[in-house]
Amino acid sequence: MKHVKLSDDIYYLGVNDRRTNLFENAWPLPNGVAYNSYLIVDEKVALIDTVEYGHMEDFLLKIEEILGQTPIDYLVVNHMEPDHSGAIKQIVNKYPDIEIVGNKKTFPMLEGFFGIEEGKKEVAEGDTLKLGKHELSFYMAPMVHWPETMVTYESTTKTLFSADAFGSFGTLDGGVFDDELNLDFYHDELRRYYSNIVGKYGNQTQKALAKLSTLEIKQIAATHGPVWRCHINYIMDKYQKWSKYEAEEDGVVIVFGSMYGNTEKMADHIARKLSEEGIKNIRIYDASKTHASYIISDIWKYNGLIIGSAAYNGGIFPPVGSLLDKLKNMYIKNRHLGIFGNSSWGGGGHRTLQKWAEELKLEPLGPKAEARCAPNTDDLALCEEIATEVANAIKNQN
Ligand SMILES: Cc1cc2nc3c(=O)[nH]c(=O)nc-3n(C[C@H](O)[C@H](O)[C@H](O)COP(=O)(O)O)c2cc1C
Repeated sequence: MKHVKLSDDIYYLGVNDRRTNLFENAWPLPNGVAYNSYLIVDEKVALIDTVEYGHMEDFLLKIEEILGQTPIDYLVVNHMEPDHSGAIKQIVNKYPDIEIVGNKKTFPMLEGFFGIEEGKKEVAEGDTLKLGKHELSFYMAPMVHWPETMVTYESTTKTLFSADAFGSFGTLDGGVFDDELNLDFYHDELRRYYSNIVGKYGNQTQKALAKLSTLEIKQIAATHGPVWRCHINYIMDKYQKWSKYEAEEDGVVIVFGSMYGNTEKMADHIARKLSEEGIKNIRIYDASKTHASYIISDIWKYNGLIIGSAAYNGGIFPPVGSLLDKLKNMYIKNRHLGIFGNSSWGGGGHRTLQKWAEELKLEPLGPKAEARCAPNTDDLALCEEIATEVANAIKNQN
């Protein structure tokens, strides 16, 4: 097996997972995912994070191929989520003298998940650890993506081991570095990863980015996806934008929830009017059909959002309700919003949408459009007004 290196002494130790269907048992993985770990071989040997439990055998074998009988001195735990901490126990069993480097929030989780209480080396903001010619320093990045998350900077090669930050869904099929891969494949998966996994923590991501801006970074080695060395500005810019809830492009995501097609008709009507108004990026999603992670990723991409739902048992159609809950949990903002609904008696869909928008301090544009049963010409005219107002808001923004 060839070993991939980030520098003379830093090895890439990632594994590809093409088998798991759902990341965190929640997010589809049609393109798989990579769990990345790294090994620094110096006077002292340091392992940065591990991999998911199911891939441990391969992982341990790779380490043995590189180190032979040389022990590992330090295991740096940037993030305790089990897709990265899954092999800690086996590493500790194999290298009993290893010191586990973490911060004060790491160790209760280490004990909680694995019952490990010994061999801890606690570090705090800015602390350093000399390995020989390589020196590591540690920076806390709470909630990017768990409270104990930290990042580790290696000063000789100026490599940032960034935990989940800058990570992506998608396996690494041959290429490992950004310049070895066709990044077109990763654009959407990077955004889908950020928006769904880290998206709720925009403020905390902003704080972490401010901290990182003081470091000279030549490589970013995340725990998922490509290692960044040629497109660092690209990925930093994306993270700046996404964590500020700024859209990437003009465009409108229309999401609808419909049992019998009447609400869908309203969605199509809105889309046509948007197109007549000159909006080119229009994506219509049926909330019952497309997994929310793809819809959310596109909501992060475009600056217009129009949501419509049929009424259902006094409330909103459940697949739309589930999406609204997720977006609320992520504090979605900075979108030109339109809402519409459909009902046959006391309503519920439109009402829920209105309340949701109020709670998020998003102001729906245009008139109230809530059809009774099949939308009539008046209902469709109201839908057109919503489309025009959203389109104008987008055009006026530029
Ligand atoms: C299970 C079920 C529950 C419903 N609950 C309500 C309701 O609480 N209030 C209401 O006004 N209409 C309710 N409706 C009616 C639909 O919202 C209404 O017929 C609407 O036009 C359906 O739009 P669609 O064709 O897009 O599915 C319900 C329909 C179904 C099938």
